[in-house]
Amino acid sequence: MSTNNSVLVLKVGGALLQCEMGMARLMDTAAAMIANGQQVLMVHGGGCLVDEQLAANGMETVKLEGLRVTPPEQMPIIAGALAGTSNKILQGAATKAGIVSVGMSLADGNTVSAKIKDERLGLVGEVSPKDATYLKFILSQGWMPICSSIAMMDDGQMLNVNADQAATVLAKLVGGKLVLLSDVSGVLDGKGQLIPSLNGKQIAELVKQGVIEKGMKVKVEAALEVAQWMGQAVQVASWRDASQLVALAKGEAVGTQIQP
Ligand SMILES: Nc1ncnc2c1ncn2[C@@H]1O[C@H](COP(=O)(O)OP(=O)(O)O)[C@@H](O)[C@H]1O
Ligand SMILES: CC(=O)N[C@@H](CCC(=O)OP(=O)(O)O)C(=O)O
Repeated sequence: MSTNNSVLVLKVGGALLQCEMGMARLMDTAAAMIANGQQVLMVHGGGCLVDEQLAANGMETVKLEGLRVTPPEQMPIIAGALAGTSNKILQGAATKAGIVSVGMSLADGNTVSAKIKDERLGLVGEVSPKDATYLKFILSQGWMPICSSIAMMDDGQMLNVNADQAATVLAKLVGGKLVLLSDVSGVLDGKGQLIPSLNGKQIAELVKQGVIEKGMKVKVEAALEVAQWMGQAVQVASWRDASQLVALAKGEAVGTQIQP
């Protein structure tokens, strides 16, 4: 494993796309980091946009432990919402902030390999790192890749990948530092208070108690995997909190530190 802290992998959840001010603040932060020589790779979700698009097309949303069950007939709408609308909304915000970006998906540039994760989930993908050439080229230009979580199998079948898991694999591929930004300030305890630091044992206990569930369960488990792989903490924080973004830009710890 190689650790190259010059790449920051910033994953943003879908709720950001519905908050123009949040997007502007985040992109300004990213622009300042890039101007400072920091390479930034953005990975995004768009789960709420997918929910909306499915509903508008008379289709149901079914989730199993935080992952969307993806029947083949939903795939065109899901790919359109994630690789299309969500990706381009973010690219628009990046452009406005003066960032040169490259909109892409996990299917581009031989970046990952993908297979079906679990037959019960339909066309949900599990990805593993493959080739960093394409990403490294974009980053070396001072450009920011904006990557959606749509992947493709060798036979051309599109797959829907959870965006936290997509970010995990890209962080491993580039040996980067991972920050997962959501609409909550970090992992919260049963009373809604921010937990500053968590290790694997504490995570397992909170999951067992039902305090960490759904999308947050997927997120902390993805974070833990990268923390253990890198031997350094992964941050779960909020794009909503301007002070967290300022701290992030300074390289300070924000939100919840998921410890190896
Ligand atoms: N212990 C917890 N702390 C914080 N959020 C939690 C917790 N357990 C479940 N959640 C839920 O997880 C959500 C974040 O996961 P998710 O919706 O997948 O975010 P994103 O779309 O940003 O990836 C929170 O908005 C909250 O509803
Ligand atoms: C398999 C699976 O669950 N895919 C996710 C991909 C988007 C995502 O993860 O979006 P957020 O980061 O906004 O949650 C989905 O379809 O919602």
